[in-house]
Amino acid sequence: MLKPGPVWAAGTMSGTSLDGVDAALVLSDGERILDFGRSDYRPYAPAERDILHAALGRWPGEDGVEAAAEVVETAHAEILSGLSEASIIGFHGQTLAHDPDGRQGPRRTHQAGDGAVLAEVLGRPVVWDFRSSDVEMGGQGAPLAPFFHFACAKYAGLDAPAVFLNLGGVGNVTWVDPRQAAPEMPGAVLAFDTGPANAPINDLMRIRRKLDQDEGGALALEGRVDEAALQGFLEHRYFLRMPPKSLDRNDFHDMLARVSDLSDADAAATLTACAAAAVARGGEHYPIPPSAIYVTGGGRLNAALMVALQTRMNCPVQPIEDIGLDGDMLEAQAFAYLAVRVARGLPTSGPSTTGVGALIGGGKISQPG
Ligand SMILES: Nc1ncnc2c1ncn2[C@@H]1O[C@H](COP(=O)(O)OP(=O)(O)OP(=O)(O)O)[C@@H](O)[C@H]1O
Ligand SMILES: CC(=O)N[C@H]1[C@@H]2OC[C@@H](O2)[C@@H](O)[C@@H]1O[C@H](C)C(=O)O
Repeated sequence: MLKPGPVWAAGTMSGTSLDGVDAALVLSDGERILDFGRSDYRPYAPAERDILHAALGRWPGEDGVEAAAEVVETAHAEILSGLSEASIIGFHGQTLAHDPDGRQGPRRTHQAGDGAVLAEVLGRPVVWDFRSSDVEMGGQGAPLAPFFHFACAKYAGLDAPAVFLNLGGVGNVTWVDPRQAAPEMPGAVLAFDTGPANAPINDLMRIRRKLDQDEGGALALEGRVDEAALQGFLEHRYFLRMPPKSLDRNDFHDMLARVSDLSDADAAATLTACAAAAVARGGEHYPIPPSAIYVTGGGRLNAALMVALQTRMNCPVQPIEDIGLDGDMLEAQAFAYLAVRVARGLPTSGPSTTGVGALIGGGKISQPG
């Protein structure tokens, strides 16, 4: 059992960009954040990335999934053994497939990597498989960071509604009202995935330039947005859905086809505008206009994307560092915080975050043998 009061927890995230594993320490009692600790990053080697890429879209038991799980477990065992202060671990795993609406079969979500194996290797309790029970109970299984974002807003001393925007492979927002007492209170949070963010930009850069990303948004800044392609993108039925709603990395698989006739710079500018316009479309769902949008995830380092966002929003769009938080580690920190919540029997999602019918605590706890 976890000792009462605040404990140091380590959380990990291996995101949709498949670049590597983030791990970070958080001191929490499951409700408040008391402190943030060290963090670390362990990139996947090219051969590991290939194994993960090959398993994208696959479900447990299918070809390549076991090899992917081994890559994930090995990388996490390495990085987590260095964070020895943690008395509990929140292991997200690597999402390979996500179909909470049952579009390809049963409703389900798949994060590769076995937390029980990690608990054995590390000799510490591991909380994992955070998303499955939410999906089983009718929720989207994502996003799960919102309750953590609420705690962050309190930690940062915010006193008015604000938005946390994560720009990873996919974009997701949490609107929070820090004047509420707890994240599970009605009106405290509203969260949903906004649309594709960096994933299509990265795909374009890989195909056209053999590069991993549009560094700083430099290529997009040279190009012109193709308005017809942008409008076509905004006709996607995802934008008509009410939140909560979540996306699989492949849901917008036609993005590159939309820009296939454009120059590299115009294509980059257009995909960047699409990511920003998707965030702006999501703004229609905010219950109260936010005082600011705090941006986390790798997309905040893309100047073209930040400019495209600011031109579309009516409030300041700022990197999350402006309120003293770490935009590279926020998702890993979220799963540290959520691990403590799970261990304490507190809910991790609810109707306003994943659309699940009631507040629920997801996650399995594996103890070392
Ligand atoms: N300096 C930079 N310039 C431009 N883009 C960048 C820069 N640094 C990171 N990015 C973009 O951010 C991405 C990584 O973001 P992040 O680590 O937040 O994503 P993730 O956690 O893998 O994804 P998700 O949050 O969807 O799971 C990179 O793949 C790249 O597209
Ligand atoms: C199914 C899944 O892994 N979703 C991720 C992904 O990456 C960003 C976005 O899509 C978000 O829905 C989620 O991650 C964050 C950490 C979340 O659950 O809050």
